[in-house]
Amino acid sequence: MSAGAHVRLEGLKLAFGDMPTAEVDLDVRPGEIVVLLGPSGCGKSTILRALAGLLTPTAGRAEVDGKPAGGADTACAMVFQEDALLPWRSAARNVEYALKLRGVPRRQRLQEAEELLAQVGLEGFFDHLPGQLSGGMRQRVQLARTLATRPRVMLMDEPFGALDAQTRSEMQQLLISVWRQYGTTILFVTHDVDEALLLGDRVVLLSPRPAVVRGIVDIPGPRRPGAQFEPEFARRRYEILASLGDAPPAELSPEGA
Ligand SMILES: Nc1ncnc2c1ncn2[C@@H]1O[C@H](COP(=O)(O)OP(=O)(O)OP(=O)(O)O)[C@@H](O)[C@H]1O
Repeated sequence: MSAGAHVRLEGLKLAFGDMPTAEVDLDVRPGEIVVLLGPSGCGKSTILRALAGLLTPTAGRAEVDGKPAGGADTACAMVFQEDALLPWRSAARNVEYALKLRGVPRRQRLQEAEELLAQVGLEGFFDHLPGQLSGGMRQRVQLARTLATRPRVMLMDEPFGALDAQTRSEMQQLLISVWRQYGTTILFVTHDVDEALLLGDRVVLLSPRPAVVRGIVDIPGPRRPGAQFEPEFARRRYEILASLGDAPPAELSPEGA
């Protein structure tokens, strides 16, 4: 059985005061990566926050394995663009802290923290403080710390948005390898169509606020570095760009678009 949870948004309505922000139906299979793409301010982060239990729906349901999202046993972890590491704790101590919250006995924590950091490519940096690490390395620590909580759903809000292109590509590949190992369900918000094409099993296209699902694009998934630039992705790219209002003229569309 997959370690990832089944996520279901059913008639989910979210609002700030009298401003409707999202009206969404979506079914995410266990272990699937679903990318949310839509115009700035449409309500993507709000949807993730509802799944993390940080917002209460005005109507409908957000469920994780059939239980209301946000409960202690639904094991959703949020990952943000800005890392939320404790600056006075070393990389290993940051990860250990998450293990402590999970109830891992003290004598096992350091070893498990170091194993997780090694897994994200940070051997040799266990004792570094966040301020002594690059942005990409801090995101690696954050990923290790997230894995330490054994999440069944990762809610990733533009996690790589602040990284340079090379580091971003490395982090995408790291996420893919971690996902292959753990089978976690992932909801991933991005503005980057290439990132969506590389990572997603499906890309959900959202309307301007209030976010409504306008379409869903299935993505073939070799997930090799650069796969998103291969010809079979051209039609999907066109479809996504057209939905975002950025499509090139129809006469330039790829064959079959
Ligand atoms: N705490 C809040 N109180 C009131 N309005 C809010 C609050 N948080 C977000 N909003 C509003 O809700 C709308 C959706 O915000 P949200 O952050 O979900 O959008 P987004 O699609 O993630 O945007 P972006 O792509 O720019 O990050 C925006 O108009 C925003 O101003």
